[in-house]
Amino acid sequence: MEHVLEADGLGKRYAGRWALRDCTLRLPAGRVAALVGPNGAGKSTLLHLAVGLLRPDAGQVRVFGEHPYENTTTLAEIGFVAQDTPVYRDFTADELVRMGGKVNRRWDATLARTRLAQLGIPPRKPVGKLSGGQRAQVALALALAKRPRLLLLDEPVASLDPLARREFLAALMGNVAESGTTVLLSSHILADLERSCDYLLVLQGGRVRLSGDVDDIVAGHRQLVGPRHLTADGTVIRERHTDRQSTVLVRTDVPIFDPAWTVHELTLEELILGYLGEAEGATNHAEWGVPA
Ligand SMILES: Nc1ncnc2c1ncn2[C@@H]1O[C@H](COP(=O)(O)OP(=O)(O)OP(=O)(O)O)[C@@H](O)[C@H]1O
Repeated sequence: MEHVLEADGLGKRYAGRWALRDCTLRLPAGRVAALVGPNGAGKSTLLHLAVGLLRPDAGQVRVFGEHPYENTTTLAEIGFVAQDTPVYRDFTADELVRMGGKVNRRWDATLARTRLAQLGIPPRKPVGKLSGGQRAQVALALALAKRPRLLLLDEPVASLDPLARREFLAALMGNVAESGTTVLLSSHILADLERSCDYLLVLQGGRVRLSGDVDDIVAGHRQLVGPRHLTADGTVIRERHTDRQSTVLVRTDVPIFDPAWTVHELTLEELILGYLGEAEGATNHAEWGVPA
């Protein structure tokens, strides 16, 4: 299987603190992968390492088999939309489309223009004067026009209204199905991901918590509800107890036969929340000078 993005023991530190740590993962070609995790989990850091804007402090990352840091050959194959969609604010969308043609080999100006026209984006208004959502749409259109083999999107839908979000993801899926581009997309909007992504990477506290094919992950987890203190088969991810009852999220490859458990399938959203709810968030009472 061809892997577009590979990381082995990848780590990045800021001012002595690990933002990403021991990160080992493989992203297969042609997948639309969701990158999920709480605020500060290391998602943007991973994306910046993959696009070559940051140099690893530990381990390595490879994109199309190459080290991406300051590597213009790799960069030519990657479309990247950063979290704050920093398109040049004084230029109009039309100027940005024309500029893109001068610096990109496979530039598809027609694709960008058609998409921006469909969305009613004004061609001759400086993009700094567009709404945040419109700017995000311009940034995506420019990233797609590059015809990248890997598209990295850092919270692309955060500033979009619900309809625009659905349209954005549908357009992305359509484009990807046609072009075979591999996508890694970070988002906090979990309900969207189930519809649009077939691969999942969950980061927590700078480490990979879960990764793999969405269907396999969903099929490999169950929520069990039963009498308190009953032992569940499989790896327990999260458990909650009342006086009489236990609710347990388990990872298991085998069916649960014990009739004492009521077995529920989980949506991807429930499953991710189960993982992320399992660990307490990092606290820093000492730094704030307040008691824990
Ligand atoms: N330039 C920087 N200098 C110092 N620390 C940083 C810098 N960028 C990120 N960090 C820290 O690294 C950690 C990971 O940040 P990162 O932006 O990668 O997380 P994230 O998962 O993208 O978060 P969010 O969902 O809030 O965008 C955080 O603790 C953050 O404070």
